[in-house]
Amino acid sequence: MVLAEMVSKSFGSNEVLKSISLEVKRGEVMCLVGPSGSGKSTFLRCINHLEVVSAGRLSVDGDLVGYREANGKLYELAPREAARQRRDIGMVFQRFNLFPHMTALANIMEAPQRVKGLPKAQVEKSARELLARVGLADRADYYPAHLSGGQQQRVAIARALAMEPKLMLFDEPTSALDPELVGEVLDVMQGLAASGMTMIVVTHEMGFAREVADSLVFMDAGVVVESGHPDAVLSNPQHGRTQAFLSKVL
Ligand SMILES: Nc1ncnc2c1ncn2[C@@H]1O[C@H](COP(=O)(O)OP(=O)(O)OP(=O)(O)O)[C@@H](O)[C@H]1O
Repeated sequence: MVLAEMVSKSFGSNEVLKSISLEVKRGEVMCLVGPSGSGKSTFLRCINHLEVVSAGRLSVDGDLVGYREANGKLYELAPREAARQRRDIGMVFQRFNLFPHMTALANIMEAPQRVKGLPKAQVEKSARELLARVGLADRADYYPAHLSGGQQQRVAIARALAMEPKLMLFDEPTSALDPELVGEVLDVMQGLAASGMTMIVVTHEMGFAREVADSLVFMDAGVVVESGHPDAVLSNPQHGRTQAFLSKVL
């Protein structure tokens, strides 16, 4: 589903991703961990067409991200095509980024109505089902300011799901939450994984990685230092840099 082959990304002379190669198969969950500044968000942003890779090949479900190929050459994707591909990818951020002037229900309905132009009644029915799925059926008419951080993040997940994505990206989805609210968001994510969603999750929640992820990738300074099954990486890290990082978060 997501295939990165020798992907690099530079901002000016700062090479933030250095020849990243990895694969996430359909229905798999990959957790991406590493110190601040190691390039995790940049990698997600490349997948989600928010940045264009500087070198290498990145593809989602067979479509090259950032480029198209013709006559053996690569051409940058037209914005329209990039936008079309982006619709299949849901992204959840650390800060929930809900529209503050809209209710939970309206937040979820906004994109399907605006982008897909579906009839309101149909969109509302699906949005209410999604609210129920994230355990917030009774909060449809609440504005974000009247929801807890955990509830706002669950609405943000429902909002991303409303576009029926093939892939979900999570960038530290629980880092801004009070500790007692982390579990409710991780539970929703675990349910999503169990439903077969392909997910890449940047997180420091190693319990979630161990329980839910199919693979764990440790990145440092733009390089994949170590990757493998979460149990193996967490129980028996092979590299000093991984050991040093894990000793701080475990
Ligand atoms: N648009 C940009 N322009 C210039 N430099 C950038 C840009 N975006 C990211 N960087 C740099 O890329 C490096 C990696 O940042 P990135 O946010 O990807 O790391 P991260 O591992 O997600 O860190 P964190 O856990 O703190 O979010 C940092 O040095 C950052 O300053």
